Amino acid sequence: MVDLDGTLVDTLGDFEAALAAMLTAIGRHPLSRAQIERLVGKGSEHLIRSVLALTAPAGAQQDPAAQEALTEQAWRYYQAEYLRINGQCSTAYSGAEAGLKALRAQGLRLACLTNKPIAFARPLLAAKGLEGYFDHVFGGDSFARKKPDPLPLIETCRALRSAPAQTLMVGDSSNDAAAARAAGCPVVLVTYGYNHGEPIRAVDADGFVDRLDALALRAATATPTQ
Ligand SMILES: O=C(O)COP(=O)(O)O
Ligand SMILES: [Mg+2]
Repeated sequence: MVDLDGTLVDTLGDFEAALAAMLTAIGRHPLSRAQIERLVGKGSEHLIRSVLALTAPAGAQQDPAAQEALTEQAWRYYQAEYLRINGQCSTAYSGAEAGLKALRAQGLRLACLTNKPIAFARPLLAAKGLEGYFDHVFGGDSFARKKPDPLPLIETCRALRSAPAQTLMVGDSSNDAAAARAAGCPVVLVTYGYNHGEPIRAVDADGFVDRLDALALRAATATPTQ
């Protein structure tokens, strides 16, 4: 199971562009990439709510109904813009496609499991030429709950016909690692992604790789344990 944002594709540029368009449309200032990086990985609803809270005018008090209406409006602007620019300001990480290719060549079944809405995830994978490596693609709205809940991983294992203890999660954040631990899956983290502004090597994981093709190499040379 391979995460998408921060693991396969560096999508910060897409987030930055779509959020800037949305914020401008509602009369607020855009955020920097560094600010956005801390907020990515917990799905679009979390992102929009966090961005609205961060950019709220100082001292502004809004009643809950007005706040919900603004969130709804912001989501519509953001969704339209994200779908329009999806993939244009993002790049697959070096070693990502080679890693997927090598894992497939080893006969492994692969699923992409992201918190990104499925309507954003599929076109992005297609635009980067990565869709064909996956038996399944699941988004943050494919199941009732998102990572760090274990449910999406358990359901993905079921789709892959693979026991959780035999199914590796590859991600870039504590969100992925917590979901994997809770689901009983081993987890390897890439060191180059987004981890909510925290150092990645401090996260409880079974291993770390600097490139996805390094993971494939390790899988190929690993000796079975008793
Ligand atoms: O939060 C998102 O939109 C995507 O996050 P993920 O691909 O790292 O799960
Ligand atoms: Mg990620």
